[in-house]
Amino acid sequence: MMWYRETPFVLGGPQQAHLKVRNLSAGYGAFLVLRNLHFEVKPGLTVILGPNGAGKTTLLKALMGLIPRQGIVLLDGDDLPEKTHEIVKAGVTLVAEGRQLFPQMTVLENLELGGWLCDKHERARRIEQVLADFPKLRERAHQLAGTMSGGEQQMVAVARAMMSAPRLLMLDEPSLGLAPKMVDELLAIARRIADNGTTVLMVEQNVKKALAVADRGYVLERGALVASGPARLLERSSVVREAYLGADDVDKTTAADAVARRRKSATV
Ligand SMILES: Nc1ncnc2c1ncn2[C@@H]1O[C@H](COP(=O)(O)OP(=O)(O)OP(=O)(O)O)[C@@H](O)[C@H]1O
Repeated sequence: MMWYRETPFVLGGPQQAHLKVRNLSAGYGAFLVLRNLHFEVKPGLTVILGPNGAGKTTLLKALMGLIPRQGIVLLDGDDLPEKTHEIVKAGVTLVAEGRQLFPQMTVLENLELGGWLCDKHERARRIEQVLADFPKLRERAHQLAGTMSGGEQQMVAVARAMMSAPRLLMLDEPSLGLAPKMVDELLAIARRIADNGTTVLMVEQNVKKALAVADRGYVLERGALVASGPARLLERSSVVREAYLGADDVDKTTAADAVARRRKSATV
């Protein structure tokens, strides 16, 4: 059985979010990580690539209101609120790195928490929809989340995020630490979610696989965007080819490998 049902799913909606970002700066206290970023997240699937420490997680945290930000962020033309719960209400949800499930709670209980903003009836309706969209989770509904495999937990984390019926879903390295088959399933799910009407912004280290499912991409290095464009063109661009896709086995190439290689070649 697939993790995600074949027929179109119900959550998400026809109203796809469009995010416009101008002069975004963010960091930790006096340590500025992101400096004056300009980018756009259009309906579909956008991926942000970049090496460890480039600021990818910081970028998602800033958009989610988890750290202060400066600059202009417009969601469908309106200012994105600054407080996290208002950002969720505006239709934006983040699946953080490390999934952050409640391990001592069941799958069902974790899903219920994803619907904290809606009333009991709406929550029950969304649970039904999510379980229809992720049929394998129905079988696991009463399993403690902490007893599931990493890949299964990531599915729960994505399903829980869908409980808020987001218009913009942000995923922070969803494939981290997963077996190749599970990586393929997860990226296919991200693609399906985008196809079904929820805009997706995804940070990924798995460059080749991420570009294969994405519509557009950006490359972030040391807090600055150094390349952008349609995924197909980005894959062929010299920045990405030289930095990220130069290894013998490109499927295994991660941004970390790429930077190590880049540094090595820079010192030769
Ligand atoms: N809570 C924090 N306090 C201070 N500095 C931080 C904090 N979190 C991250 N940083 C720093 O901000 C920079 C960017 O980190 P960030 O986690 O955004 O990078 P990343 O591109 O997501 O990398 P990774 O792929 O390793 O997750 C790094 O130099 C990191 O050390």
